[in-house]
Amino acid sequence: MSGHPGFIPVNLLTGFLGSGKTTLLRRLLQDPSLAGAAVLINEFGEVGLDHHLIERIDETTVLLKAGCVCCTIRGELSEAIRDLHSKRERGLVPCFDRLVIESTGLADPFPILSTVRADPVLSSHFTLGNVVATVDAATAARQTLRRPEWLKQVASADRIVLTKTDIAAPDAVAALSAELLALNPTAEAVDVHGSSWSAAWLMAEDAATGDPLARRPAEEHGEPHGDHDHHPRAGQAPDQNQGHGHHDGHGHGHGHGHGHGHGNRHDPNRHDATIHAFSVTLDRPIDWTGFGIWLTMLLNRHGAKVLRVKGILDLCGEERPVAVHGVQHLVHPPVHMAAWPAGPRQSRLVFIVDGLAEATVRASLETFMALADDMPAGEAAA
Ligand SMILES: Nc1nc2c(ncn2[C@@H]2O[C@H](COP(=O)(O)OP(=O)(O)OP(=O)(O)O)[C@@H](O)[C@H]2O)c(=O)[nH]1
Repeated sequence: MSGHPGFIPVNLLTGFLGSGKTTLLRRLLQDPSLAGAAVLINEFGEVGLDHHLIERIDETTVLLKAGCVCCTIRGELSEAIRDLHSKRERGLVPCFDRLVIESTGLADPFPILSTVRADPVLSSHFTLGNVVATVDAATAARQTLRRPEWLKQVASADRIVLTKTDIAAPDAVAALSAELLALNPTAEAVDVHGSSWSAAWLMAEDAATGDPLARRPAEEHGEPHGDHDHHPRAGQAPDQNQGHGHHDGHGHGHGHGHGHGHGNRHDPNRHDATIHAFSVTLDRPIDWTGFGIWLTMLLNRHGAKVLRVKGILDLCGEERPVAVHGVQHLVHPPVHMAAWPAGPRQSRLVFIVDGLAEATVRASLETFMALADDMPAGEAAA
């Protein structure tokens, strides 16, 4: 393992909603180079699903409570990392040698990085490792769907992983690659479906790309400067560390449309005035064909407003749960999961919407469910 001796490297896995962070993480965690990694997952929705979707549940996989780690729950981020570390010291969890944080797809990576850097306890034990950003080639190629959070995620990255190149047009992938290079010339971009990268290269072999905090766009430097008591980046001698630490202070100027601030502390899912998350649970098995058509119609009609849908479904005639994902206008093929997670066997769906009323989605789903109830199995879609 590379890294500054005595410090545990922290890798931030960032990337916009639905860009393939959890899919990549699941694959990375199967690699021997990351066998000793602890994982901290933060989700925007009130019901976390990613920790089920990576299908690796143990005491070093921690789900942060609902809310976005870059704004409403930064204190919880420090607390969760401190807690993991304290358990590690006391032998209550395996002696992990790396921490991977998967942030929400809406998170600004810079406050997360500065939290790890500036928190006095964390900075005595942890050091920043590579920041890895997933970029969805099928969606990001559509300029109109870009959001400011996306830009910051790309800017913060040491390594960029282009996902969904298998379903994106090759010329769009080439154009996107060129654009990413222009946006962040120090990061190396790889195709997730290519063979030019490895898990170790992505996370454990430190990129010589300098301090990710120094890549924060100039207008974002709204936080008070820290005490400049910089800690080294993994694999970097202390005197190489040129970046500016920032206190985990308030009044930071994100400038990316966050409506957050002190007044939003009680609304953990708030990120932007128009963006919110909600979840739906369904207690009886559902018909896939009908549900698939309902979801496709919802995304056709409101795709630009439905930033993300993900869920675990209890389908008629299926023993195992099925994971379903929608990303803006795209519905991905459903995938069988290995087993039901702990808790009641029921379908759980999380929606992250922008400017779309929760009541609209709920009413539409209820109508579909009522129709499905009136029809023999398999005909709900007719
Ligand atoms: N075809 C294709 N689908 C992919 C690829 N990577 C991810 N997906 C699919 O994209 C959907 C979303 O993937 P996730 O890994 O859940 O994305 P995420 O970034 O973790 O999503 P959030 O946590 O909501 O931000 C799933 O249906 C994945 O199977 C890829 O390279 N190719």
